[in-house]
Amino acid sequence: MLTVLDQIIEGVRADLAERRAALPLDALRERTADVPSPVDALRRLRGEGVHVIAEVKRSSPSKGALAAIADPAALAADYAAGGARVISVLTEGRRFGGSLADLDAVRSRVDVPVLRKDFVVDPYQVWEARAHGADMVLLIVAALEQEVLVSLLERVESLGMHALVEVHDEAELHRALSAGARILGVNNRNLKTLEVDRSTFASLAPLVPEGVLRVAESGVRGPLDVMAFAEAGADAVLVGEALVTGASPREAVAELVAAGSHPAVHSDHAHRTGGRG
Ligand SMILES: O=C(O)c1ccccc1NCC(=O)[C@H](O)[C@H](O)COP(=O)(O)O
Repeated sequence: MLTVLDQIIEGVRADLAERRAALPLDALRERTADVPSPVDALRRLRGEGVHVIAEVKRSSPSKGALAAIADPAALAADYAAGGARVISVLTEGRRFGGSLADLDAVRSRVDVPVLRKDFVVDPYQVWEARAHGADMVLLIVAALEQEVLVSLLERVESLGMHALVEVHDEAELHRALSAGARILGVNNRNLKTLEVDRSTFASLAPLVPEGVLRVAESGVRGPLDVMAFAEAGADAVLVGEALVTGASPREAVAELVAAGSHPAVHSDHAHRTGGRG
């Protein structure tokens, strides 16, 4: 039986084939020549406290429709004004209602690093991310054979971008580290069952070596969750639903940023991370 992740990837591959037929790889690669160089997202995610990666997310397999988001650029600008360090843009269309046009719109409005959040299974999608101005690309270990993960990570970095390499269990964590991940995302959501277990991050964070950034993804409801993930060793949190469903995305981000820079987080974080900032 196909898992939710398998079903998503089936659709991604079909849509990818259509885009590649319309724009062959050689033509796509030429377009990257006119795109400004990436911002160093890794450097922006280091430093004191816990940073916020704010996501443009219209819908999802687990919750269905979340928010219309008629103007993703305006939402991203609100996120950045609230203190988000990175903007994550879901570009998968069938289940998340995203698109590369969303990535273009966000890129045109904000100066902070932009993450292409999709189900990347082919180098063509990495070239797409660069051609549309992304600074970071998500690589989901559960969706990739090891040699493909290694190859895609090399391609992301060869184009000057950084990869958020996402895991959900210890075996995937070791695969990510073996591939050379420098920004490690632990998704508290099981992408195959859609269950969210917020203890997932705390169980895996101690296994991440010094020098590799730790991102807690999914399940952040508010400031208390940010402080809990900070206590568990997070350098950043990635948040979608709680921000797009709130009355004021800018204020919601600012609340999470404040929690991540709380003095208790500051001192404890610096102590635990050996001032990795
Ligand atoms: O969000 C889902 O339902 C989902 C289902 C299957 C694969 C991926 C999915 N989400 C992608 C994400 O990882 C989240 O959008 C991101 O971590 C933010 O999570 P949240 O703050 O819980 O919206």
